[in-house]
Amino acid sequence: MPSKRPQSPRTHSSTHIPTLVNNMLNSHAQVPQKRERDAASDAEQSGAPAQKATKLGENPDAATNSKSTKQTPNMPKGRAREDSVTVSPSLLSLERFLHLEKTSEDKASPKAGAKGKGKAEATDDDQHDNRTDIATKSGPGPVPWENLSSYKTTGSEDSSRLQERIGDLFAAPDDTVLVHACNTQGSWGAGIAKEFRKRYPEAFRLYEEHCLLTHHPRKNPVSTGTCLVIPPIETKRGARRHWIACLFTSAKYGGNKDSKDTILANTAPAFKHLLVQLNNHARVRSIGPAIQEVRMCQINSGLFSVKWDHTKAVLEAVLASDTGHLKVHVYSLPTAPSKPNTARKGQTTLQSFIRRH
Ligand SMILES: Nc1ncnc2c1ncn2[C@@H]1O[C@H](COP(=O)(O)OP(=O)(O)OC[C@H]2O[C@H](OP(=O)(O)O)[C@H](O)[C@@H]2O)[C@@H](O)[C@H]1O
Repeated sequence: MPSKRPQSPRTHSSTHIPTLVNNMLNSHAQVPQKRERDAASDAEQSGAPAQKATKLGENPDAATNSKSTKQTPNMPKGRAREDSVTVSPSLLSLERFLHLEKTSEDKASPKAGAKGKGKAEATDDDQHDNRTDIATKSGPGPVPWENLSSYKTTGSEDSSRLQERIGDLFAAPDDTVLVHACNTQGSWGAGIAKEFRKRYPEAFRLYEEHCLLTHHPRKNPVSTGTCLVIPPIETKRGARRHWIACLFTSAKYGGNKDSKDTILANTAPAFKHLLVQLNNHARVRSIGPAIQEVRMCQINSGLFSVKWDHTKAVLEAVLASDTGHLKVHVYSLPTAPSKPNTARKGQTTLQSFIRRH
């Protein structure tokens, strides 16, 4: 039986959304930034991340040591030489970040049981305990999102860094980052996440490892408000060279998902964390070709039940405070055009359809 979720201990009283979002970003997203900096300076010192990449990718050439020039697993051969991919500093810094995150969290909590422990162990009671833990480490707490309508970004649609398109998220060219919202439990079990799992099994394996092995869903969960960026690693023939970005906007899923306010509060730092990593990649560009496009679905708006307009306002506020230049294209599937309702008062559309035929 789902446990009653505790209320988040903190609330915001301010009504100025841009300021609120900035406060959220400043208070919550600096840790990843610092980790990124540390990661960059420490990247040369550790061979572990490259080994990990080797283990995850089926192509042993995908990552060997940080000094050699290699081809990413699904990169066409000619292209590999042309781009002269130096192995993994970006992946290294990502993995290094993950390692640092784990190390700092390990200090605060008992060491996570690694292999052999997984989501099957998380009972409802465990989940309840876990949720309480997570509430204290999540984003800065609920925000009065009903005031979001008072916040409008400046600039035309064309100059906005967040642009909405109709179409399939997955029909994206190589070197596109596909962004979606995730839980921290290692599950891509429904909605668009399930589709990601089907199309990007290697990326799923990395996400799962991040949630279940590097972290532990109960004892040492992934922090909400962070983002896992997975470089193109699919080895399947014909696979697109897509990056996958997992925004951890809710600790759990289904009936135990976070409240809408908490999901929104987590979205800002998670998205900021994504931009930090992508900007860093654009600057250092040490793992293959430049990222051409960032695409996301209308995150949080399906199974997480958050109104898209609310999430969009958060994303725009984050972009407004970001110094990078990447644009984000939000793709949504076309909806079937609705026919005008010709039914008479008191008559259902089905009834009128039956009469007509
Ligand atoms: N091909 C396509 N192109 C473009 N847009 C597409 C599309 N296919 C679907 N969409 C739309 O993409 C939006 C998000 O839709 P979703 O409901 O999946 O995601 P969400 O962000 O609300 O929630 C995340 C949790 O849902 C999952 O399932 P579990 O909770 O694990 O069971 C995960 O694991 C997470 O935890 C909706 O607007 C869909 O119409």
